[in-house]
Amino acid sequence: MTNKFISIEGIAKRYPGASGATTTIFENLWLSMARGEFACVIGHSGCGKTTVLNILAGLDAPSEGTVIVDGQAISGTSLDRAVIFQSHALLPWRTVLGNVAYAVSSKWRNWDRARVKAHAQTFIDLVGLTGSEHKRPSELSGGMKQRVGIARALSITPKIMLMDEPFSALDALTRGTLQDEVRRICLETGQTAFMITHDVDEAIYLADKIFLMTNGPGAVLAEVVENPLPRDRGRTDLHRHPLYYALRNHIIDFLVTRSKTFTTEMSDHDPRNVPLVQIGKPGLTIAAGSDEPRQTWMPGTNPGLSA
Ligand SMILES: Nc1ncnc2c1ncn2[C@@H]1O[C@H](COP(=O)(O)OP(=O)(O)OP(=O)(O)O)[C@@H](O)[C@H]1O
Repeated sequence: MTNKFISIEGIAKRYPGASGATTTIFENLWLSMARGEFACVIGHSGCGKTTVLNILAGLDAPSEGTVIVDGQAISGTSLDRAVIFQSHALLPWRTVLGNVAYAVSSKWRNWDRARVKAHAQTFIDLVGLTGSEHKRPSELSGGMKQRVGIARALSITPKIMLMDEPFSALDALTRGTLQDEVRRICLETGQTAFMITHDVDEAIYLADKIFLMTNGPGAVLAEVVENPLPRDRGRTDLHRHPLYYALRNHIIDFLVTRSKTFTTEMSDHDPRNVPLVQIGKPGLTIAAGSDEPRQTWMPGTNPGLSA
């Protein structure tokens, strides 16, 4: 039996470069997620995070490889996979209600207006925009616009939420509030979420798993870091967890140093058996081609860090 809900299988992305050369952004990338899991992807600018997300969304096609979702190879976009962008992407001529209702009626084409409206209203309430239904995007703050984007994505009850730095343009207070909401909603609804972020603390707060990518071009998925913090973690006491600093240091160390040197130092890196780092436990690799992690040595890292 497989518990892989999302399975990225050997994808590559290449672009034609100058004078007939080809630029390989990444190749032979394998990655999987279980249903209901929340994963964050971290890596430096240009390593291909958005490209991976766009391929998962069906907005872009890989040069090689396949993406399997719920047992089926994807082809093109689907209302089962909703995307939340950094830049809201709202319809400016529609109200809050109109933007959300448009998505709802795209999914359930035979619903009457009252049913569409009631369904849209549920999600507007969920993201705390009750009372702003009739405002247009130009009348909303950045945080409110982002809430509309979240309500719109959730309203179509997608199987997967794909988020590309959804909070990076927001002030710290709004970002915190929306992180809390997204986390609560994902836990309550059992959403599977794939989020790109540059914010290590955001990843630690939200993710069950953190995918670490090396620098591009020729980026690789270097490690899958399991979050040792309990699922019912609270924002204010994250740092009190005995493994918090070990986890944070591991990610920062990767970003500052190992993301640049990983591919040369790790000549035996197997993209189908990417190391699974369990902070506080011995090293494992997770085989992208199977479901069972394998015990192995973790060169160059300190996954066995204890409290
Ligand atoms: N249409 C294109 N033609 C050529 N190169 C492209 C094209 N689209 C993206 N790239 C290149 O692919 C690489 C990966 O881009 P991508 O946006 O996926 O990176 P990213 O990791 O999400 O970066 P950031 O964190 O800055 O958003 C970049 O070097 C980018 O220049």
